[in-house]
Parts: sequence; structure tokens; C-alpha cells
Amino acid sequence: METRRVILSIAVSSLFVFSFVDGLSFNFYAASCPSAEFIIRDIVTSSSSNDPSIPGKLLRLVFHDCFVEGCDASLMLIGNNTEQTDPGNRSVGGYSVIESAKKVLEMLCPETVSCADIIALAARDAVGIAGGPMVQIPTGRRDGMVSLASNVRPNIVDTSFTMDEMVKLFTSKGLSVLDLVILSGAHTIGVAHCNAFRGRFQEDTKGRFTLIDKTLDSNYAVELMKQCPVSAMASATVNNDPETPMVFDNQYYRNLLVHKGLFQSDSALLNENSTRTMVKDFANNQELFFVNWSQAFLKLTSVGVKTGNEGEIRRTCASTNA
Ligand code: HEM
Ligand SMILES: [Ca+2]
Ligand SMILES: [Ca+2]
Repeated sequence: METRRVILSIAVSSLFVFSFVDGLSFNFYAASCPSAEFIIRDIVTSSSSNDPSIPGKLLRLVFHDCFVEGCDASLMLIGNNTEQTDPGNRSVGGYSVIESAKKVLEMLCPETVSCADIIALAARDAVGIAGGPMVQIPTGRRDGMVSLASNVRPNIVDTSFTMDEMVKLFTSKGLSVLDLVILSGAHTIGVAHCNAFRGRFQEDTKGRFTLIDKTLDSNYAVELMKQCPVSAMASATVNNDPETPMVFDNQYYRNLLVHKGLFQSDSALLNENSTRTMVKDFANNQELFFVNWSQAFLKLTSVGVKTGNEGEIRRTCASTNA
């Protein structure tokens, strides 16, 4: 009960704090490009109906953008040694959806809507389209000029991270332990490549199975092994949420409680009393998850934003204007 009260009060207080974040404002494009948010939503909707993998891609894209140089579309820049070239970003996708939206917006309101805002809005829409809460987010982010592969490793989580390492990284971005538990709920949609979890079990040359990570349910691990045959391992993917892979719901937390968290970093959320209590609360109450998601997503999409005269408004998301 106590935790729930704490969680709710955090949610309510952050509503006020983050309405005024860092020079961003609601309806920033009301005068300069009033249809911007509708256009982005239309493009995310149509591309997701053509390709159901899009919502997961867009949601991961905003996370990997915001954690490196802030939410500034640094991840979109193409070139030698840019962020995209780091192995930590190898399986990130969804860039073409952002570029399609940008192309339409450049015709309608040239040099007005930043790629950084398109990324944040598209991820917001992706969650809504998948059945999650439709979060109002402020806009006015500017696009960054710096994109370095060497910035990726120190700022992006790896599945091998311990709870302490994850908390440390999230704290450095102004995000709390609650935000970590909530934002990990993104793994209720999308897919992963086998190498992201293959180390949790072993298959010998005779096809015999050994469970290495005892925090993983062994029947689930056997299923995962079958979906990741050695022959197909590099390209094969597995649903992050084995129960409702396309739906943004609280199933992720229910999976964790029965030891079906796909990554070691998911299972780690059960290791400590405080985070385990949060997991149980969200597993029991989807509304509570959604309310907290809205606040945590607002915080994620505000990390290190550039506003005012900082950065620029790119004409195309893959390169700076200069
Ligand atoms: C906290 C630590 C986290 C770790 C260690 C982690 C790790 C991973 C890994 C390894 C994958 C699979 C990538 C692949 O093999 O293709 C993945 C997928 C994904 N992650 Fe995370 N992640 C974390 C947090 C987050 C957060 C905060 C978000 C967003 C708010 C997020 C959203 C996603 C999504 C949506 C996918 C599916 C991508 C797709 O379908 O293409 N993750 N994550
Ligand atoms: Ca960035
Ligand atoms: Ca789900």
C-alpha cells in the first residue's frame, strides 16, 4: 500500500515539474506548423499497419537517441563513426519512418519541425497505436550537431548490466529507479536478436540443453533455444513479450514474476525488494503502469534537450545542414 501511495504521489508531483521543462512547451508548433503532430501520427499509423515491427523500433529509437547527447536526433546522423555505427545501435531501426515524416513536414513547413521532436512524437504515437497511453508531450527540441560512436558505449545499457550499473546510468540522466522499472516496461512490445539472451542457457553439440542463468524459467528457456537454432542465430528474432508481443500492456511485469523476463537486465528487476514491489504493483494494476509510464516517458523525452538557439533544425535527418 505504502509503495503504491509513493508511486502515485511521485506521478502527480512530476506532472507539475515536467510541464515546464527546459524550454520545451506544449503545442510549440501551434502557429508555425499546426498539423505537425497529426502528420507524424498518420505516418506512424500507416507505416505500422504495413509493418507491425515499426512501433517497437520507434520506441527503442527514442531511448537510444535520448541517452546519447540527449534527445537531439544525434542517432539519425549518417557518416564515419557516427552513433549508428556502434555495435550497441546495430539493431536499432525505424529511421525511415522518421525521414518520411520529415520529408512531408519540410514540404508543408520548411525548416520548422526538428528531427528530435519527430523522434519523440513518433515514439509517443507508437505506444498509443500499440494500445498504450497516449501521452501529451511538450515540443521545441532542436537537432544536435554531434554524433560519435565513442559516446554510445558509456551511455547505453547492456543486458549484462547489474541493477547497480543500470541505476547509476539512469540516475546520471535524471531518471529514478522507478523510471528504470517503468521504462523497462517498453519490453512489452518488440523483438530481440538471439545473441541478446543466448548466454542464459547452453545447447551442446548433441542438442542437450543446460540452463545457465537460474533466474530464467527453464521451460521458457527451452522455447527460446528452439527459436534460436545455431543456423539462424545471427538474424533470428524472438518476441520480447511471449504472451502479448504486439500490445503495449502490463504483461511484461506478469512475465517477470513467472521468470520469463527475456534479458538478464529484465530479471534483475526482481533482485531487490524495492524494485520487486514495483514489479508486483504494475503486474497487478495496468492503470498504475500507464499513469507512471506517462510521467516516465515525459522525463525520458526531456533528457538533455537542446532548445532556443542551441543546435539547429535539420532539413534532412540523416545529415546536419552545414
Ligand atoms: C534498462 C535497460 C535496458 C536494456 C539492457 C535493454 C536492452 C535491449 C536489448 C538487448 C534489446 C534487443 C535488441 C535486439 O537484439 O535487436 C532491446 C529491445 C528493445 N528495447 Fe530495450 N533495453 C533496456 C531499456 C529499454 C528502454 C528504457 C526502452 C524504451 C523506453 C527500451 C525499448 C526497447 C524496445 C521497444 C525494444 C524492441 C525493439 C524492436 O522491436 O526492434 N528498452 N532492449
Ligand atoms: Ca541523441
Ligand atoms: Ca505486451
